[in-house]
Amino acid sequence: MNIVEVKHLKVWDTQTDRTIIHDSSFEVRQGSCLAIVGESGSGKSVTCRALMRLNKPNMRQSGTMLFQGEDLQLLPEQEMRRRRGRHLCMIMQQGMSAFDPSCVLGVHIRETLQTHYNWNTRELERKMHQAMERVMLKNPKDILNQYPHQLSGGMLQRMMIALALVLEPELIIADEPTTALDTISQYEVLEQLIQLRERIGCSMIFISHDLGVVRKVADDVMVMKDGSIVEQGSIQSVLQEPAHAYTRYLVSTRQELSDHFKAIMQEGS
Ligand SMILES: Nc1ncnc2c1ncn2[C@@H]1O[C@H](COP(=O)(O)OP(=O)(O)OP(=O)(O)O)[C@@H](O)[C@H]1O
Repeated sequence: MNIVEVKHLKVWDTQTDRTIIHDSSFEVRQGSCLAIVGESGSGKSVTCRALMRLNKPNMRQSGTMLFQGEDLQLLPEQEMRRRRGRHLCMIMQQGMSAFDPSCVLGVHIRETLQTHYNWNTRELERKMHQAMERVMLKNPKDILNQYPHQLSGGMLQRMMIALALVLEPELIIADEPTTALDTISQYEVLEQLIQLRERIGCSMIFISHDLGVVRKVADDVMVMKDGSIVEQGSIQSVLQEPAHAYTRYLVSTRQELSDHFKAIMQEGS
């Protein structure tokens, strides 16, 4: 069964009349992780934001976007707002853009949770503290009293993951969740995301440039180039026998990096 079925998605910029996503169709199987890879500007984020209906007002979109059998494209905005967060949750590329800069994190999080659940303040705080401790954010009380700019990129990423743990959405979209982080934090955030998926059993769309990361987290992959999907299928089939020249290029660059790394390790030993 598919949790997401996108058919003939087209996204265009009404200011320039430029088509950004030409005609995309893809699925996410229930409980699985679909990775979207492709060079910068190929349309990965615009595709995901289209699914959340969060592209900027100058962008328009058409096509069918079934989520649990319901066409999100047809929902009134108020209904869509109820689905965001509670059912579909996006972990943004930049943690700073996910939180309201004008208030401390605790206020933003309380408002978000109260939109979806009837928990009282004590219950809500208990759940949030528990989730923050799970993602290794110590002293939750202090952190919730801080403004977003007072926390590092890694901490904000963890805050988004903690919020997702409490919201328990059926689908998480993680847009390059590790690019803004150093290598150690990248590894930790990745582990947290894998655990999050195991804990709440959600489906996932994972955007990444890094084929090594994709191999670790995803079941299926789709490759984008210039606003079109050039190839899609299971991780094994696409990465082992890439059919499209662009995918072969991505796989070979990854292989060169890995060979280079192995050579350095051997020199050092
Ligand atoms: N608000 C917008 N208005 C007009 N064009 C936009 C807007 N947002 C994105 N685009 C354009 O859409 C195209 C696809 O952008 P998108 O951010 O989806 O790429 P991406 O594959 O996610 O790249 P990256 O890996 O760098 O995040 C780009 O050419 C970008 O300039």
